[in-house]
Amino acid sequence: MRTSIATVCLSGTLEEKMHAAAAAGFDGIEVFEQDLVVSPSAPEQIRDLAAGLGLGLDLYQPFRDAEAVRPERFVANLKRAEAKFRLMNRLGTTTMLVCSNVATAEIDEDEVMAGQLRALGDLAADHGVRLAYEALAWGTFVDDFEHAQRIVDLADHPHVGTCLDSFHILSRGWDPAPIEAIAAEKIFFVQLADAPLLHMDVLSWSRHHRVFPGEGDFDMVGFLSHLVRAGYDGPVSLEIFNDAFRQADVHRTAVDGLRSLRWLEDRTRRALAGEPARDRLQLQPLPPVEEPEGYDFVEIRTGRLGETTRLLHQLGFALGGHHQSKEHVQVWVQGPVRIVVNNDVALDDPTEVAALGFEVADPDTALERAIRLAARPVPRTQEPGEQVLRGVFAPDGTEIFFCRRPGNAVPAWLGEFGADEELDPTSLITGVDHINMAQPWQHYDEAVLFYTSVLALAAQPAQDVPGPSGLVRSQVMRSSDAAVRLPLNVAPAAAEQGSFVGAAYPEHVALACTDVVAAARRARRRGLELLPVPQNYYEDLATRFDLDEAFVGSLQELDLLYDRDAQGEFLHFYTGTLGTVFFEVVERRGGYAGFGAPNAPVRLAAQYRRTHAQG
Ligand SMILES: O=C(O)c1ccc(O)c(O)c1
Ligand SMILES: [Mg+2]
Repeated sequence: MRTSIATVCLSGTLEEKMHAAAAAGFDGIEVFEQDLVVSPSAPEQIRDLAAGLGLGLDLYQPFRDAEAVRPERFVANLKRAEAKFRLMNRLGTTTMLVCSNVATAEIDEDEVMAGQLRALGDLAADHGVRLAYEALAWGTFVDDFEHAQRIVDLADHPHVGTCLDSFHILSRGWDPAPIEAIAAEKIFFVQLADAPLLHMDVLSWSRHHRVFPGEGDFDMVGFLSHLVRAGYDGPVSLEIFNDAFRQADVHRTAVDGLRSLRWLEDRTRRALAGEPARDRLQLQPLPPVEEPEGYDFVEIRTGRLGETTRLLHQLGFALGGHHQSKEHVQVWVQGPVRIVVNNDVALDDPTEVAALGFEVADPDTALERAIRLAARPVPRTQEPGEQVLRGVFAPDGTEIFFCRRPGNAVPAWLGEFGADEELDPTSLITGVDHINMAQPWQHYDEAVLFYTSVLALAAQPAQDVPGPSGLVRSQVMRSSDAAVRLPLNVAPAAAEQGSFVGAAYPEHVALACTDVVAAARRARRRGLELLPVPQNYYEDLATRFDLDEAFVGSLQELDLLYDRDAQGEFLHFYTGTLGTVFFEVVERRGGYAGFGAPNAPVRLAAQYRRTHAQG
C-alpha cells in the first residue's frame, strides 16, 4: 500500500514536515497550499528536497469553490486554476484536490457542475494535471460522495476523478458500500481520517477533532475494505486536522501516523481473508498478536523505598526477595500479584509506574510486531542465565514487557529474586484489577493507538470526569475477557491552582480482592491512612441507591466507596499518593464491569485537598 500524509497533520515548517514524513517511512505527502505559501523555499527546491528524501508529492490541495458558479465567476476560476497548474508543474505534482463548493455555489445543477469540471479538466490536461473532486461534508450542493461521483461520471473526462475522504463519508453517516461500484480508475485519491463520535457541527468536528485510523470511533477497516473491493491501487493518505497534532512533536506524530496505516493494512487484510483476492493495494501483514492474558508484573520506580515498601506491606504484600544482580531491585508478592520495586534512582526522583509486564502467548512475535509498528525497544542487560525480557516504550515512556504466561506457577524470573516457587492461593488480593495510566494531553490519541495495535486492546467509549483542576478525559483500553484493563487518563494540562497537577498526574494500580472490608481492615491495622471520603458523599449515596443505614455506616467507617449497576456492585478504597502513584483496592460483586466512575470526582477532590495546604 502506498502511504502518504497531508502536511496539515504535522507541526513545524514544510521542510520539517517533509523530513519527519520521510523518516517515519511514508512514501509520499499531500502538499497543503498554506504550507507552501509560508515557506521561503521555491517550488523547485521543495521538489528537489522531496526527491532527495525519496518522498512523492502525491497531491496538491485544496482548490476551493470551483464549480456550480455563474459563468463570469467560472472564467476567473479557470484563471486561478491555471496559476495553480503552473505551480504544480514546478513542484512536479500531478494531482490536485478540488473540494466541493462551500462559498460561491449558486447553480444547483449537476450538468452545470459537470460541465465546469470538464472545462477545468481540459485546462488541467494541458498541464499534465489530474483533478480529484471531493465532496466536503458541508458542501453547499454536493456533500456526499455518491453525488460527487455522479458529477464526475457526467463530466466524463480522463483528467477528472474522485477523491474519497473517509471523514466526509462516515461523519455524515453515508453508507460507504457504494464505493465498491465506482470504477477504480476514477478514484484518483483516498484520504483517511478517523474521529471520535461527537455531537457537533460537522465543519468544526472535521477541522479540530480528526485523528489517525484506530484512534477514533469510525469503522476504518470496513472503509478500506470497500476500496480494496473496488480495486483501488493509488495512495492511501492521512489527512488529519487536529489541534493537538498541530502542537505535538512532528516526528512523533509522523510515526504515530505511519503506525496507524500499518495497523489498518494488517487489520483489513485479515478482515478480507477468505474473500476472492482482488487486493491491488497489496496490503502488508504484521506478525500476529494475541490479546494479553493478564499482568505478569508492575514495576514501580522510586527514590522513596521505605515509604513504598511500607505501603505495599499495608496492602498485604510480602517481600519476595532481592534481585541477585540488580542491587536496587526487589520484588513484593501477594498471591498472583508481583510488584517490582526499583530503587535505582535519586531520593527526590518521582515515584512512578515505570514498567508493566503483560502475559502474552508469544513474546518474541509480540516484540517483532511492536517493532514493525515503530515502537522503540527497551534496551536491557542481563547476566548469563537470567531471563531475557522483551519490551518496548509506550508513548508516555512506560516500559511495556511481553512475558510468557507461566500457567499456574510463578514466572521463571522470580527465581532471580530467590522468591518462592509456589503461588499462595489464600491471599486476600487475587490479581491486578486495572492500571490507570496518565497520558500527556498531546500524546493521548497516540497512546490509544499504541495499545490497540501493539497489544490488541480495544478502546471503550471515552468519558469526562470532573475534578478540581479540570476535566479528566478517561478511556478504558481492555482485552475482550477483561483480564487486562488499562484506563488511560488525560489530565488537565495547566496547574493554575498550585502544585496538584503540575508536571505529573497520579497513576494508580488497582488490586482485585474478594473481601474489600477485610483488606481495608488489614490496611488500617498496619497503619495505612485511607484516602478520606466526606460525609456528604455517604448521604448522597444513601439516597442515590436507596441503601440502608447500617450498610452505608459500614462503608463510611472504612472510607469505602460504592457503585452499582444492573450487573452488580463495586466497593473500593484508595491509598494516599506517593510521588505520582497510589493504589486502589476493589471488590467486584456480580457482573459489575465498570470502574466506579461516579466516585472518581470524590477521589480527585480528596486528593486535591490533601496536596493543598488549606485542606
Ligand atoms: O476543511 C477543509 O476545508 C478541507 C479541505 C480539504 C480537504 O481534503 C478536506 O477534507 C477538508
Ligand atoms: Mg479531505
